[in-house]
Amino acid sequence: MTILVEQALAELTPPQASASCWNEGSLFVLAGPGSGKTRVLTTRIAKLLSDSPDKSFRVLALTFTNKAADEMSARVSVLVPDQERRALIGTFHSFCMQMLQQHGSHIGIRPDFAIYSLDADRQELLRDALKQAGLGYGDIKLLNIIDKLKSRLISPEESANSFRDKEAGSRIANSYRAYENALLRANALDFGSLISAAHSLISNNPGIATTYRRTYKYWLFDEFQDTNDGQYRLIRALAGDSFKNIFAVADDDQIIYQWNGASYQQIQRFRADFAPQEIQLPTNYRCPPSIVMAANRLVIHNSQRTETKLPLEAGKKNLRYPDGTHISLLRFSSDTAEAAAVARGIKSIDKSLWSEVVVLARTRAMLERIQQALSTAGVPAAIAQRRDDFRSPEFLWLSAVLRQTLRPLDTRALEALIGAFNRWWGTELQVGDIIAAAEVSNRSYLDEWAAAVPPQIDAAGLKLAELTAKYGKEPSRFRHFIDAVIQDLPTGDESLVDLAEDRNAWNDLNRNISRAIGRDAPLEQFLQELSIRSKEPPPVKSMVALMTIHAAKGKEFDHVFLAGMAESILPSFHSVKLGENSPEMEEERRNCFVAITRAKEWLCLSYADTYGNWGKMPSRFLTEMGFELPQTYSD
Ligand SMILES: Nc1ncnc2c1ncn2[C@@H]1O[C@H](COP(=O)(O)OP(=O)(O)OP(=O)(O)O)[C@@H](O)[C@H]1O
Repeated sequence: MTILVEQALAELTPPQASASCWNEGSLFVLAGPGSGKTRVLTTRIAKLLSDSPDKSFRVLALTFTNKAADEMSARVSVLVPDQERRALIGTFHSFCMQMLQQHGSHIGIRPDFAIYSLDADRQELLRDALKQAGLGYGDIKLLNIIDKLKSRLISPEESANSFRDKEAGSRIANSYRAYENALLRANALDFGSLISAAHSLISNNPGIATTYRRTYKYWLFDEFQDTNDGQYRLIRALAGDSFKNIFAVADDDQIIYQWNGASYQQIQRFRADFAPQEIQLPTNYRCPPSIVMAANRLVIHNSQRTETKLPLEAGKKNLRYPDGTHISLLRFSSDTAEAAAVARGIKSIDKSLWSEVVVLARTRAMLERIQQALSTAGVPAAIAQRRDDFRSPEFLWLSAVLRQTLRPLDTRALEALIGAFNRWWGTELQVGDIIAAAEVSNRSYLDEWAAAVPPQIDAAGLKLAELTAKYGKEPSRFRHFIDAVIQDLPTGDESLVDLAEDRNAWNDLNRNISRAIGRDAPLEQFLQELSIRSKEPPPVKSMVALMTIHAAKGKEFDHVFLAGMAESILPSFHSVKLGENSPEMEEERRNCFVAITRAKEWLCLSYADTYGNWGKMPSRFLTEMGFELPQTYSD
């Protein structure tokens, strides 16, 4: 073992260390919030690799967000710099993407497949597919239904039987089939089909699963509670009947993706299928004791959890604030008063600490109201949210040109390219004209577009057209093209907010993609990685973050404001309607549990008597956590 790994192990507590030193066989680590799951996982990966420097086996570690995977990989590369290449650390989707790049041809998927990550593109594909198949397009929710079916690995052929209404079932099955055929014709996959295609590949080619088991001797899963049915069945199919070296870390009190198929059942299935040993990590090193106590009181009201689960223990030392001051509960007369007070509260915190402050709420609408109040108070704040695409015409154009370079006949990429360029340079080029001209001249769409850029536009715009014509025929030199474009983009103009954000996002993406696939990877792989990653810029210092609870999962902040602690908000209207004993109410309770356990130093809970002029009762979770409700307003 190297000194760095020894040091990392020495920093762990005995239960954390015994999880990290786990060797063969399956282990289930049931760990509460702030219990050091990330440290345990990264130390275990590093230890497995550093203990076997002359071995060739690899380690597979999957988590749910690219950000978490990037952080884990960065940490592993510090601990075992010369062994890092033996670890595949990624998301379920990136792992399946790599599997399909290598073996997809067995099921008719070429390795340069496109990934449709934008709903707008998928809707368009669906609409075209239905038109071609002579099917009507009436149901706006059709894509959602298809996604749900795919997440349960239900094929178009099997799907009709999933509906009680036979006529609706057969209509949906036909539409689903048309959509899948259209994806196949375009050699494209959407997020759902990354998992379902990987599952079908493994199921139909058991030899591939055997190769994976031989190559990847140890598998680790972070946030295992978030796996849905399809993902679990993929793991099951990959493991076969004999593979047991699975190390799953989970918290059944942090399942907040029930709507996406995550469920306590997946944990139970894992226990039944792999008979793992279990280790619990109940000590919370993140939150002050009063928050830990509130979290314990809250979550015992749920029944869908491990019966023998130990309550959280407070393990944090060095608290910044004195005992009895770590939680505030405030009541307001209206949502407007609540938003204004949150903004005032944040303004009173030293500016240098704003990047350590977060405002959490159950809904985006509430965050928007508070963002408005913060802006009125002169506090810069941004709502953190996954971005499926860039926002500036510059980066929209760049990524569309890259797609067009790889797929010269892709009309969707051409539309995006022309739309972005027109917006950027004020030109009025038309997609139809370029396609028509290309049909006559036999030149590529890219060449035709570059030739059509009017000579009277700014010299910088013409230079882009020239660069495009030059590099468009050479996908292998795409890195040169990117560098040439980016170095000429304007900098320092504060009015170009989208461009500045996209540039930051691009730098981050470029670094992380290069780390994941190397700088020499071909354009198709670069674009696949780009498609599955969020284009959200990294957080800016001195800015307050606003997040939905879902977006805050896995994160921690010094100061947490949790607004909207009212019935029909948290818990949601839907769960209140379904009642106290519904799974939906349990999920809402877990949402509240996740939210409060993000706080490292201080938690401010608030509610108002009215939201949008509707009277609301204080959230039942406040009483469950043991708080006395304030009799007066803090307006
Ligand atoms: N043994 C330890 N001693 C002191 N601090 C620790 C220890 N282990 C973890 N921590 C700290 O506790 C905090 C939580 O750790 P981490 O982010 O790994 O939690 P987590 O288990 O992934 O939580 P969550 O489920 O909420 O995402 C971090 O600030 C980390 O540095």
